[in-house]
Amino acid sequence: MMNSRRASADTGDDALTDAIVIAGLRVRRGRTDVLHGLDLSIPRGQVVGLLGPSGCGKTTLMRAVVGVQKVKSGTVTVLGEPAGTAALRHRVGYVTQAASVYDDLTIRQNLEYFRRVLGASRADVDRAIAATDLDEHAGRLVSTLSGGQRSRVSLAAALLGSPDLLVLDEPTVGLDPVLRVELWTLFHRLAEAGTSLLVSSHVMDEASRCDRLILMRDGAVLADATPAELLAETGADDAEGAFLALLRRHRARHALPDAEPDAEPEPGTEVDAP
Ligand SMILES: Nc1ncnc2c1ncn2[C@@H]1O[C@H](COP(=O)(O)OP(=O)(O)OP(=O)(O)O)[C@@H](O)[C@H]1O
Repeated sequence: MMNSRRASADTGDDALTDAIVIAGLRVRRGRTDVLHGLDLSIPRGQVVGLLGPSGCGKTTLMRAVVGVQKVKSGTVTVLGEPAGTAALRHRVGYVTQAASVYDDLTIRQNLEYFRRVLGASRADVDRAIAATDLDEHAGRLVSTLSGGQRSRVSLAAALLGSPDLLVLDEPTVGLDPVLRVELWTLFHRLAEAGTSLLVSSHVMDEASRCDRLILMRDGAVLADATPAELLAETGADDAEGAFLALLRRHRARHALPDAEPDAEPEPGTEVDAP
C-alpha cells in the first residue's frame, strides 16, 4: 500500500495525535469477507476522503469507526478510545447515506429534538443551522425540502454538540455541483475550527477537495496520501489516473489479470469495478 504516513503510524503516539487508528481490522458481513486486515491512521483536524468503487467497503469501515459494526478481529481507536465506547457518544457525529431526519417536522423542530436527545445546548441549534446555511428554511417541513437541503439537515443534526470527529457517508451523492462545492467548503471550515472529518465518496473528482485521501479497493487500502503525493507517486494527472495506476500495480503485485479495456472514467462518474 502507498502510505506516506507509515513512519508516524509505527510510533506509539498515534492514539493521541490521530483521530482514528485502525490495526488489523477484519470484518465479515454475511458470507463476505469485506475488510481484510486494514491498518490505517487518520490525522486530526483534516478533511480525509475515503474513496473507492461501490462495494469496496467504505461504509463498512465507517460503521467500524463509529462502533456499530461487528468486527472479526483488529482494533479501531477513535480519539484515543476504543470505537463505540460511551465516552465517544457525544464526540463523534455520523451521517449515513439514508436521510436520518423526520419528514413531518420542520428543520428547527428536528434539530430541537436531536439537541434534547444529545443534551446539547439551545444555542447549538442556531449554530448548526447557520453552519449548514439553512437559516432561511429553518421553519420549513423537511418533506418540502430538496435532496440537497435534506442532506444538510442530516449534517446539521450531526453538528449538534460540536463533535470532534464527523464521519460522513457519501454526503454529496445526488447533489448538484454548486451544492457539492458548498458542502466541501463547509467541511474545510469545520476542519479549520479543529474538527476531524472522514468523508466517503465514489466520485473521484472529489478527491482533489480532500486534505488527504484513502483509496480503497476490494476491502483493502491501495493508498493513503495527500492528493499531491498521490499524483507525484503515480505520475498521473488526476485522481482517476492515480487510482488506475495503483490498481495496475496492485494487480501486478498480486498476479491478478489486468482489466480490459482500461478505460479512464469520466470525471464525476462512478469508478465501476472492472
Ligand atoms: N448487511 C450486509 N450483509 C451482507 N453483506 C453486506 C451487507 N452490507 C454490505 N455488504 C457487503 O459488504 C461489501 C461492502 O459494502 P459497503 O456498503 O461497505 O461498500 P461501499 O464501498 O460503502 O459501497 P457504496 O459506495 O455502494 O456505498 C459489499 O460486498 C456488500 O455487498
